Amino acid sequence: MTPDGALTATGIAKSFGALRVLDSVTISVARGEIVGMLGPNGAGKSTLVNILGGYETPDAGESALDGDPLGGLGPDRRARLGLARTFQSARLFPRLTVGENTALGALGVGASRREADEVAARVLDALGLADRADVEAAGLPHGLARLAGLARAMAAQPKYLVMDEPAAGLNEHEVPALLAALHRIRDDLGCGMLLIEHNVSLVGQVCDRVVVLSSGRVIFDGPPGDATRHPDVQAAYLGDAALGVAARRPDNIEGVRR
Ligand SMILES: Nc1ncnc2c1ncn2[C@@H]1O[C@H](COP(=O)(O)OP(=O)(O)OP(=O)(O)O)[C@@H](O)[C@H]1O
Repeated sequence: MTPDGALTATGIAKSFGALRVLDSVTISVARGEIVGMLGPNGAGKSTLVNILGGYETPDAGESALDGDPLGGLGPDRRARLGLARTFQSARLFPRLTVGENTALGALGVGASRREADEVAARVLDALGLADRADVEAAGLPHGLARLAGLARAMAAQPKYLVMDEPAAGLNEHEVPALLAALHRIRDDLGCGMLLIEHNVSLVGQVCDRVVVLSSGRVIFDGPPGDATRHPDVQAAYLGDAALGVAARRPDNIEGVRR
């Protein structure tokens, strides 16, 4: 897969009142690349992803998709340009079937009903969910609901997919299915992916590159294997541990100590 474009955020700054949450952050995700975003709690990860998705407006800086500026565009316009977003909860319509929820992803970017049904069938097949197509979303176990949320995002056939903690709440048996699905999506669509993830070992398994944010700044951008050895990353996570935050997220601190 030849990357022929990139999703970029350049010099992004954002404050909430007196709190400076992002301070001149620059990141990029190439087509076909899976980038993980790590960082202690409160580092600014969700805010950056919300800005990329058009859910928040930056105070300064620019985002662009394959060179097209995204400034001023809301989530729907960005989706039509090829930017899909998943959230920590799957946000499925509980009374619609998995197939109908998936088709909504395609309808949302302008597909006809027939096209949307065709795309949904292909996507569900690719993610191993074809046998659930007629099941009401309300009846899905958590892991399958997450996969169905990914299916809906994939049905929009995005150029870039931005995900907020896709593995949150999954058990050890569900995580491999998610990893396989992410690789499948990348291989099928050739899309770039940016995923916020606290689980360092999962980032190492799925990501080509990792960006670490701390206190609203990029403190590392490089191969996953090097991130946890970087002194700035170790210092950021130890500061987090000192506040007692990492204790709730054992993968954080295990990862940096390895
Ligand atoms: N809408 C808002 N209004 C005020 N403060 C906010 C708002 N959104 C986020 N913040 C604050 O901005 C800081 C960064 O939050 P953000 O959610 O981006 O961090 P994060 O790295 O995603 O953290 P976590 O890993 O805990 O989800 C936090 O101190 C948070 O309380």
